Amino acid sequence: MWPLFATVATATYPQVCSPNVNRPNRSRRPATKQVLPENLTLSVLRFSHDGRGIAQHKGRVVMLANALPGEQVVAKIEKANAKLWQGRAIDVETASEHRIQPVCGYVGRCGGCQLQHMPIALQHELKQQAVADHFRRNDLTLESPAQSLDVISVADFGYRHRARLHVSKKGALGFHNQQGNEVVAIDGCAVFTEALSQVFEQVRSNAPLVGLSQLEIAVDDYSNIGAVALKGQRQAIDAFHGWVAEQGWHWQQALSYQAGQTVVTALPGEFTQVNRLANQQMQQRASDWLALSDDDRVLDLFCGSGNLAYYFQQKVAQTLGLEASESAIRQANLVKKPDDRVDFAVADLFQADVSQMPLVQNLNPTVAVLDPPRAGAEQICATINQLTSLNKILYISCDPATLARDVKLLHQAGWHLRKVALIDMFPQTKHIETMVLLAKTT
Ligand SMILES: C[S@@+](CC[C@H](N)C(=O)[O-])C[C@H]1O[C@@H](n2cnc3c(N)ncnc32)[C@H](O)[C@@H]1O
Repeated sequence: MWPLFATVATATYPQVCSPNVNRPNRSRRPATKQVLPENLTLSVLRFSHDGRGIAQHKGRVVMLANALPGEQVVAKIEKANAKLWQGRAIDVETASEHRIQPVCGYVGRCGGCQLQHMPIALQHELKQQAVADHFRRNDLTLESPAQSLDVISVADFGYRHRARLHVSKKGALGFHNQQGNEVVAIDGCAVFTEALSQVFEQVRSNAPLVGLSQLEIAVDDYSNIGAVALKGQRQAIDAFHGWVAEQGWHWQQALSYQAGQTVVTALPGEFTQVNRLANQQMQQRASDWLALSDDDRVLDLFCGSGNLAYYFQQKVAQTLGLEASESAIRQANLVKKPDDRVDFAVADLFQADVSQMPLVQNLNPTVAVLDPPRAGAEQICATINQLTSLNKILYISCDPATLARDVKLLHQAGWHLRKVALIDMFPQTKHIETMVLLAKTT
């Protein structure tokens, strides 16, 4: 058994992909230079939910990257307030038996991977326990031990087909550092697929990058290459896209991805599941759990460009996908064939009362699929019982804290938690993807 988690609620999850997150007001006080403590030797007591080690120093909680429970480390403190210090282990005096050598030489500087110093089995256990802990805090339990939290895992490295990268002022390509305030130039990344690594190398070595600050590269399921500049000076963006077009790559044309028997499309820079193999496993497991029949009518909320809606539509009577991105809905509609039993519409699901939408009322869904951004789907869960024919809910989440909050709401509304799985969509990183199945109490 691995060391237990902290019971202090210190870990928070950034809510970056929601357009609707309430951000705290930034203080207008002038910045005072923070005086940070000297390096300290500390004993690491347990894990936080994001895989950092937790130590104590004179009554303060100290959260440390690159530190495992049971270790004695030299800690550099990088952020400090009265109750909480945060930093990293810069030297390990007594190593845990579980510590491994990271594969990548940028670990510690690059902000991409936080967990490379631990084996994948420990990463899974850490994430399982984080989910279980959020559920426990919300008084949620599975109904039988057989419904334990299993792990859908595919490849530990080389899994990412799409990456959003930063560009330094001098035109070096890389990821942000752990603090998010500097670009760490890299010459490769261990979590990229082979094909994405080749694209990365070509962009890094040959593309005009000075004047850009952010770009995205991707390789789709049919080996088409996408590259799009997301932020930077106008001239630099145009020059980059000119170069991309010369390579015969896509920046305005859509990329193609398999979703069951349909090829769905997404423009470069738009949301697609980054781990294609894990996505396939997720689609398959979701379909097995839902045991869909041709009596079912599926409401796919936060549907993107149809990754799940198209996967399910052939098994059921009708599917409706709702999503805020007009562009994603345009792409979803573009690939629709005359005999497809699926419709799509644009909807801001943080604002709309789904149950009052005529399209939803006409569908009269029996199954709801929710795959929201990190902010979760609180309002939908609070009103979902107005969809009176619903009997199953599949909820896919990238934040176990909002998932547990929403499942608690559903539980209070008479829904029972039937299955939970961790989908290891982002190995080596702190990110946690979870899928749950709920059924209505009869
Ligand atoms: C985790 S992705 C899931 C996409 C899709 N289910 C898939 O598998 O590709 C979350 C989706 O929620 C969408 N989204 C974000 N905020 C939204 C909102 N307020 N209303 C509706 N959709 C939203 C995003 O555009 C994104 O496509």
